[in-house]
Amino acid sequence: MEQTVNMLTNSFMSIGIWDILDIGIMSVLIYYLLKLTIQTRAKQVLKGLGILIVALQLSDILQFQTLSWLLSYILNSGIIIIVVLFQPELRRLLEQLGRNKILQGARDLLVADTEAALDLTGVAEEMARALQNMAKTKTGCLIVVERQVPLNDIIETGTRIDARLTSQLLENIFVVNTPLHDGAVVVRGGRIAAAGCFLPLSDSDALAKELGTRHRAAMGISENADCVTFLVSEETGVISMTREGQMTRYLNSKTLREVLVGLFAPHISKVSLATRIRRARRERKTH
Ligand SMILES: Nc1ncnc2c1ncn2[C@@H]1O[C@H](COP(=O)(O)OP(=O)(O)OP(=O)(O)O)[C@@H](O)[C@H]1O
Repeated sequence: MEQTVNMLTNSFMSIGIWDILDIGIMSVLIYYLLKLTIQTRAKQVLKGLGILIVALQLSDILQFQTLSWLLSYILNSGIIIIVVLFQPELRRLLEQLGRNKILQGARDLLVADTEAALDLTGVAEEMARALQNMAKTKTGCLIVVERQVPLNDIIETGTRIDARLTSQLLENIFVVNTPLHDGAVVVRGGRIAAAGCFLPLSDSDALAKELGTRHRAAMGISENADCVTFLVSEETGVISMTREGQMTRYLNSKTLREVLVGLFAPHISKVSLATRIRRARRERKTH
């Protein structure tokens, strides 16, 4: 036991910078090889090779000599088989290497990530704009932003939309006397998933008496899931938000924007969503 521990410690101690580089380069190569195989028919070939290796091990254990000889013969010529079978993929890989496409691929990934973050910040801005515009015109609205807990059962009570979230579309949905204005909009992954959805009503005593069913519905869903819900009161134009069974009212434009950016693009927001909501609550108390 002690010997094994010593051996392992010695092995780790002898790892140098070149070994780390070597492992790094191999990992990148394997990653791209796997990526390439996933996109192509080579996936099946790899599976086949895997089965052959397992079969060889089994036939060795069971001492099937002829089968073992045949399988090891096939596998020993493995590199030639791989070159022949993967020829188109290998050619593509070498072409990409030649054109520096691999490095470009990594850059594209980074750019795509940044674009996605900017896109979600855009969603936050659009939603903030819509809520402020509806507050100005005292257009009642109710918007639920789904988080970890899926809201499929809520979405099913309404009309599926699955559209890019823009302030115009949101404002349009809540125009009085239009078919979808009654009920709630559900936002999933920065898109409008559905409108006209029915939310469970809260029976909490904590809600102010003057608040009606729109506010009760916003509270109800926040007691049942981890979503964040925003609403504008048709009577007062006040923007409120519910989360985890708590309501925060009188959100001003700055706080609203901050909360929404924290909600949609938390990785580019320096302050956590919880902190933003706490700030909003403090502001509300001093209101
Ligand atoms: N369970 C529910 N699920 C989704 N939306 C609901 C639900 N109950 C009511 N609403 C929405 O709330 C609207 C009625 O709001 P009501 O005036 O009763 O509430 P309120 O809290 O006083 O809001 P407001 O301040 O806007 O008047 C309905 O027309 C409907 O759009």
